[in-house]
Amino acid sequence: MQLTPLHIKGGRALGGEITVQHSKNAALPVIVASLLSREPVTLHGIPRLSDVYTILDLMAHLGTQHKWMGDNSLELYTPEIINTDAPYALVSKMRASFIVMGAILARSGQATVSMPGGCAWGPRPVDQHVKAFRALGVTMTEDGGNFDARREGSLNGRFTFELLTVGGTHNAILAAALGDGVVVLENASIDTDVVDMVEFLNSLGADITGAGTNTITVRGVSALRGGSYTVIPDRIEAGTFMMLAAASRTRLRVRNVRPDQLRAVTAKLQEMGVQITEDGNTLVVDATRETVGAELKPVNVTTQSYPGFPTDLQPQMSALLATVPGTSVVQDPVYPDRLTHVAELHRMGANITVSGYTQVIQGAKLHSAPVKAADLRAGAALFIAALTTEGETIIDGVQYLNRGYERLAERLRGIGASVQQPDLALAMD
Ligand SMILES: CC(=O)N[C@H]1[C@@H](OP(=O)(O)OP(=O)(O)OC[C@H]2O[C@@H](n3ccc(=O)[nH]c3=O)[C@H](O)[C@@H]2O)O[C@H](CO)[C@@H](O)[C@@H]1O
Ligand SMILES: C=C(OP(=O)(O)O)C(=O)O
Repeated sequence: MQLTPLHIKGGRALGGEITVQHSKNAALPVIVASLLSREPVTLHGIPRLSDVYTILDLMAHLGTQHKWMGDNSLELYTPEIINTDAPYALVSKMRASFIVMGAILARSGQATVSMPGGCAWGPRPVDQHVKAFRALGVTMTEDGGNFDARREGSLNGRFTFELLTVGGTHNAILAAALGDGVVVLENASIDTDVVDMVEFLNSLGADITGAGTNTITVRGVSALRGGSYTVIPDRIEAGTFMMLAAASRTRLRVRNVRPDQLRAVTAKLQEMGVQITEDGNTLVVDATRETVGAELKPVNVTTQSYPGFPTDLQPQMSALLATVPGTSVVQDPVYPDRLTHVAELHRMGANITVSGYTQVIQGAKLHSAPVKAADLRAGAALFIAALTTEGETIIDGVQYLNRGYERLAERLRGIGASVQQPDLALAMD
């Protein structure tokens, strides 16, 4: 969908409080995991995002009926899987949808899912998902851009991931959760989004232990019951707003956060001189000149899987550091090509030199310019940068922001920003 660009007038004093949505990247696997139950499931804390609508379209094809119960609660009911395929038109919109393979396989014994392909910043391989399935007894074939997965009986055995993969861990857990086998996953992701999906599945009667450690054991059960579950707050959105506070040298109360899930981000901002205090599930982020002094300090940042500094906050951190005097170095080995924000930040006066996955950033005063987001977090980097400038920045590519930030324009206006974009109200259903 082509949306009208976002118009941001920077330079206004921001402040006050902003409430973080619940997590996109935890909600999507929890929604998919509901496929494992034949009974109704009610989920709370589901952000109204285009990615959520995309996964619901895909699940409607598979046989899920859904009903919104108020703004952020969703009832899902999949009495039968009516199709066992996930076609390209739906999977290509969102790579995260590849994890439906595990869920369809668990319920139906066979699944055909289109290969997810690349994205704006480069390849997003699924070789570990495929290796895990094969090691656990699934027959995998590849034909015409599709993967076909078939199992005789239940998944069984042990698989050691060659690298930490969030989606690969989700997929293998989903595939093994029903039946009478026992699956042990080693070098599994300890990401918050894996833990959230496992807690949800266990609340429906699954038998999964070790989530949050590198060894996860999944004992199949014959069926899952219905139930209700609330998804965790969005740590990536929280981090985005923390970086916005720092870049605009303001004080923000960022509400609905899990401070324990943001330690790497908090530590890096504190190293820059930002004062961060915890108040229950609120973080008070103070980067005002009275508190911090004239300038923030440059830092070096390297992304890692959780609990390290997240790749999903790398573009936003780069935008922040582009405003901080001195030399900072940002490296993203998790997604070495995740650099679509750089050329756009150059248009706003940023001084960033790229070599491989390393950005060397010399702080500068940014100015407004017409820019274009080519992916979600690049869009976030651009709105952070725009809010630090004096003029009006027009950001195109708003459909990417709609993937990850609910009612963004309205919430930014709530902290004093001048943001115009009717399409970001997301009046979808
Ligand atoms: C919807 C969702 O939750 N997306 C998040 C999820 O994506 P996603 O689950 O796709 O990311 P992974 O954790 O799988 O990827 C981590 C690394 O492993 C590599 N890899 C992954 C799978 C595989 O089979 N082979 C392989 O080589 C990837 O290229 C990447 O370098 O985690 C990423 C890393 O935290 C985040 O940036 C995404 O926002
Ligand atoms: C990259 C992201 O999502 P996805 O994995 O769905 O592309 C993200 O949330 O920043």
